[in-house]
Amino acid sequence: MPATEVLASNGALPTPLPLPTLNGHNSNSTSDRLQIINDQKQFTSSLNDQISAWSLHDVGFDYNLVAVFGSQSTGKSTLLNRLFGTNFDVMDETKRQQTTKGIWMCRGRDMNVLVMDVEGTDGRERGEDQDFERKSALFSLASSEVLIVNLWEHQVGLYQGANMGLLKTVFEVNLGLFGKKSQDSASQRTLLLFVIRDHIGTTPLANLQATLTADLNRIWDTLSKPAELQDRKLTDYFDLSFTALPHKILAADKFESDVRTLRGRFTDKSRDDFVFKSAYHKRIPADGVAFYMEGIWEQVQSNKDLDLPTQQELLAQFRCDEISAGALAEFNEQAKPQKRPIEAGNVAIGLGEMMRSWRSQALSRYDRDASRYHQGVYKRKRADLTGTLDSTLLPLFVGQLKNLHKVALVSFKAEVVAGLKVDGYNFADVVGKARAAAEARFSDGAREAVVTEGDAAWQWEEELRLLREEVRSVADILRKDETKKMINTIERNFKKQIAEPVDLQLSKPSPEMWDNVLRTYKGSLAKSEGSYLTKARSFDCTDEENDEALTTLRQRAWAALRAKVDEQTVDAAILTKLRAYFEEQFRYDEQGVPRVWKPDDDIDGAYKKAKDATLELIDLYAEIVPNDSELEYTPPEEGEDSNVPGLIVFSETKMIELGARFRREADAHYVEAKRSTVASIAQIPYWIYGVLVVLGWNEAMLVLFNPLYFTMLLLLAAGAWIIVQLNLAGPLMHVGGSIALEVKRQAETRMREHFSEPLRAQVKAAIEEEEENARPARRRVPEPL
Ligand SMILES: Nc1nc2c(ncn2[C@@H]2O[C@H](COP(=O)(O)OP(=O)(O)OP(=O)(O)O)[C@@H](O)[C@H]2O)c(=O)[nH]1
Repeated sequence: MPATEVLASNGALPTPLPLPTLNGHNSNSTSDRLQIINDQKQFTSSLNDQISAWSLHDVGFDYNLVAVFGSQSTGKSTLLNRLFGTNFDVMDETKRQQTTKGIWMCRGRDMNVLVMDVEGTDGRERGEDQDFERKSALFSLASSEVLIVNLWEHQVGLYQGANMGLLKTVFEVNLGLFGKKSQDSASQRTLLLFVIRDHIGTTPLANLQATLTADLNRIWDTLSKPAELQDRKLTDYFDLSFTALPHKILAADKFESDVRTLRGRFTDKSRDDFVFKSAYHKRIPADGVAFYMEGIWEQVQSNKDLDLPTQQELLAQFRCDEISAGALAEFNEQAKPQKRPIEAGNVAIGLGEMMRSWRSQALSRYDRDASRYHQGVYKRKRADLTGTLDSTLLPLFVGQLKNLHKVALVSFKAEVVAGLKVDGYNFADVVGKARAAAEARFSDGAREAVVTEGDAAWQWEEELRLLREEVRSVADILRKDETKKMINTIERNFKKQIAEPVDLQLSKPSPEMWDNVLRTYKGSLAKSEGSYLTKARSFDCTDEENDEALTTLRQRAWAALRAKVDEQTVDAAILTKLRAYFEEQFRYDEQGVPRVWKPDDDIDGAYKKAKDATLELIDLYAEIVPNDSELEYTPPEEGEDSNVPGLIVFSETKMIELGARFRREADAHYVEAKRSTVASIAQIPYWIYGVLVVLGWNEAMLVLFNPLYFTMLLLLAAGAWIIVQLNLAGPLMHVGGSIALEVKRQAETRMREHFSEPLRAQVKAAIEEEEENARPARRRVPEPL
């Protein structure tokens, strides 16, 4: 009879079940059935998908597994369909042939129960078939929580008929396998629910129960048990429960009502006799059931020990790996986009929070699905997963640290540079603040990015140490620049301070000239050093740096003084000074009045004196030597990059050259002086005019007493009178004056030439003699001027 018909006719369930399709699948996925082991003893590959289709994949432990065991055609499928609303094939009464082949599975209707309909045993000794019987029975017993043992009433008490031989084998293998691994038999308890069919009632259930229990115990006693399990009882592993159902056809109503009552034991958790007690649960999460059962079947098939704990571990390994891989894939998807920017040197904002979130998501996803599996495996795999997650995150963390380091250093530099632009800044303050900000920025970022905790917490202190070192070296460079700048400023001020006093001293040569110059120099230098040290304190400079800076400062100060001195003593300048000094000595008298040389003046003496005094100036200028030995100064040693001149201003050669040049100029003055005396000598003496009157007396008388000359004289007088009358006297006088002057000049020139010839020879001789004697007398302090 078809399943639908059976159900419809018996009305065991309120609504008719859908008709199964030919290939065993149905449009309503929850009522689909699946042959999990076929005639060829192959385990299906679709069980996992089917469990998903039954919407049981994610229910975790919230499901139960029940199987049926019994002879062929004892109404097993009929019973299962009644109890669970399944649609297993039921034998067509008219044909009376075996219907269930292999093992089928169905989801219980409106309940999270996986129901297995197992091919019936035929109770006969048959080589091949017995193998499948044993295997399928072992498989059912090992995998299900509740095994329904279905038998006719009349089979009770029969050894073969009640499959007692088969049960014995199954128990034996079970004991050997469970007992070996699991001392805690409670975790592997199974309920054997005996359903006695076609119970007429003449033999009460209690008697049947006693017979069956006695039979089972007898079987148990005769089992060949492992040595260490000799004293184990049947009840240590199995709970036994018994129920009877009346004849399905002869007492149809009673049958249906009793089946409904029995169904209550599978559905009503509140009942004491609820069959799916948690003690029977195999603790395999629903999403692992397919794999687990396949493993059991493989072991049954290959006749390996039915090592359930190992099976559970294997399953756990497989599933935990799978779950872990899923979690890891999702995690990698999340982490991937951050990788490139970090590698490119960017600081990822909130990286730590992101990483912690990806990590905890992955772990909670793993925990959610994997924690139901074997705890040892679950924990081991969790540690592996955590390791993998952390090793993926660590490079991001390390990259983040590097980037934070870089950013902190850049911001440090920028902050210091900005701080140094503010007027009146204090270098140490600016650097200190920027350093603190950079370190805080780094530390905050690094702390945020740490994902792990406790002893395994990622370390960033080493990177902070590196950052500190770099900040220090940058600060050192900046400080050196700053020191240089400061020294430059001090040098400028120093130059300004010494410029005027030194110019003044050098332009008025005196024996104390260098004393004054050095006094000014030393005073200004001391001031400059003082101002450096004051500022350097705010720079946190080391003593070594201070020494170095002061050395530089001294070198520069000296160089500045020397530059000033050199400027004042270049050829043109020094010659001007010498000339001025000489002129002052030679051309002006003690009152500063210009001298007019008279022939009897001692020009030679004055010339020599002035010249010698001036030449002594060359000695004075030639070396920076103070009179007061306390003011003596040793110029700083030459620096690597500077060429510090010493105290010598003029070399010997230079002095000779200057002396020679000066002498030439002085000689010109001498000649000039001599000439001016000749000019006064060349004046026409007044007595000459008297001589002329005396010598010209006769010629004048001749004019007066000659009528012709007299007439001409009168004419001249008349002409003169007319000129006076006409006011022409002025212009005529002017013209006449000019002519007279020209005549006078001509006459004078002639006369001067006449008188000066012997004097010129005398001057020339004097110059030659002078040059002959010219030798510079070195290092002589000139006479006080
Ligand atoms: N006498 C009697 N017949 C029943 C009972 N339940 C079912 N049947 C009939 O027994 C026959 C076999 O029923 P199935 O449910 O197919 O039996 P089965 O044990 O599943 O058969 P296989 O799967 O072939 O081993 C059918 O014709 C049913 O109508 C019952 O309680 N008493």
